[in-house]
Amino acid sequence: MKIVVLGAGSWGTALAIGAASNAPARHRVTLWARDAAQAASLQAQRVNARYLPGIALPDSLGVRAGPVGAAVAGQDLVIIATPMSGLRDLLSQLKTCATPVTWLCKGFEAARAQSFGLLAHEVRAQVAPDLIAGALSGPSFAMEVARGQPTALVAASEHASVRDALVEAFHSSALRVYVNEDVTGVEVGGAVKNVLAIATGLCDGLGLGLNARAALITRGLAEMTRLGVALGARPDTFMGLSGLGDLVLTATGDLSRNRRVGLLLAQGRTLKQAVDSLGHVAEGVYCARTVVQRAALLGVDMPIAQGVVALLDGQLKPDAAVAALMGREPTHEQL
Ligand SMILES: NC(=O)c1ccc[n+]([C@@H]2O[C@H](COP(=O)([O-])OP(=O)(O)OC[C@H]3O[C@@H](n4cnc5c(N)ncnc54)[C@H](O)[C@@H]3O)[C@@H](O)[C@H]2O)c1
Ligand SMILES: O=P(O)(O)OC[C@H](O)CO
Repeated sequence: MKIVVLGAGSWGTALAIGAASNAPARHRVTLWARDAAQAASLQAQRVNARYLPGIALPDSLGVRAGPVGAAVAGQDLVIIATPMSGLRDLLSQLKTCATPVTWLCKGFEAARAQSFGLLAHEVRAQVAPDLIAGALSGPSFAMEVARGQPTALVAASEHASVRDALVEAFHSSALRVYVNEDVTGVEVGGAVKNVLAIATGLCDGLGLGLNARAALITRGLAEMTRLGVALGARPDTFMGLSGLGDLVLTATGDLSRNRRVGLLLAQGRTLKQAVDSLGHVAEGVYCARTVVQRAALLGVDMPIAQGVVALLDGQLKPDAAVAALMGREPTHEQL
């Protein structure tokens, strides 16, 4: 296959490396960067020093910049590898594209005038309704994928052609790709786990213990499921890779940028200090408020996500947020 990956951050670069080098397929892959200087540096050094240090780009991996239209021409699959903040712009440039398109971003878009924050497929419905598209998600740290360590992903789309293209593109000796038609469920899992990982990072940074972390993950899964079902998702999706799987990975794995934000806040850093020190996107910081707003509009209770928002907004200190969660009325465990 001919595959173009739009966005040369850590995840786009890792997946481009995987598709170009994993047996058996070894596809013809091009990594597109919006910045011509970054593309030139990738080409010259054959390593993405800022986003994926120490990992060589395979010789067969092409690198380019320039107009998006030229980059996607003649390709069999287009992968959008930007954060949520870049999705709308790229989708609008791709709206007449006949090739299957897939986004990797996990979050809700920031609220815009006259619209609350949207999931990726909702953005697509607004700006590129005719696109044949879907999402690729699941528990996957870029560095592990770039090193060829075994990873399982979920290809989610209502279009069989997109699901099939993603399996053909990425299913390999190192990547196992499952398919799912529940795009809403897969996207809600990928977005909400980032918010919950901030909470578990904070919990661990404060030394609250393993019992507390297990409770946060389990009750966080309940919150995620409630919101997803209210948005039309299937409940069983949240027991899969893009739900429970990605929540466990991100909430407990120190490679997670979202978890690191929580750990840094627990050390007394400000949110700005925490975000600046990452140098990479931590989507949970940007979508936590939207998660809570959309839950409120639907009458869905999300106390952990609300606590994260109160912390990020500086309305609560960590100990007060913990006290607020522990002080809630006793309730039934059912979702
Ligand atoms: N890194 C991971 O392990 C990982 C794994 C799975 C999913 N994701 C998700 O993938 C998305 C991208 O994450 P990342 O880790 O690659 O981020 P990153 O911070 O490492 O890199 C983001 C890249 O996108 C580029 N970019 C930003 N806005 C753009 C725009 N408008 N047009 C073109 N390029 C733009 C940046 O220049 C940068 O190269 C996020 O939503 C993240 O949640 C990341
Ligand atoms: O580093 P994070 O927190 O953005 O998480 C990366 C991936 O989404 C894990 O699946």
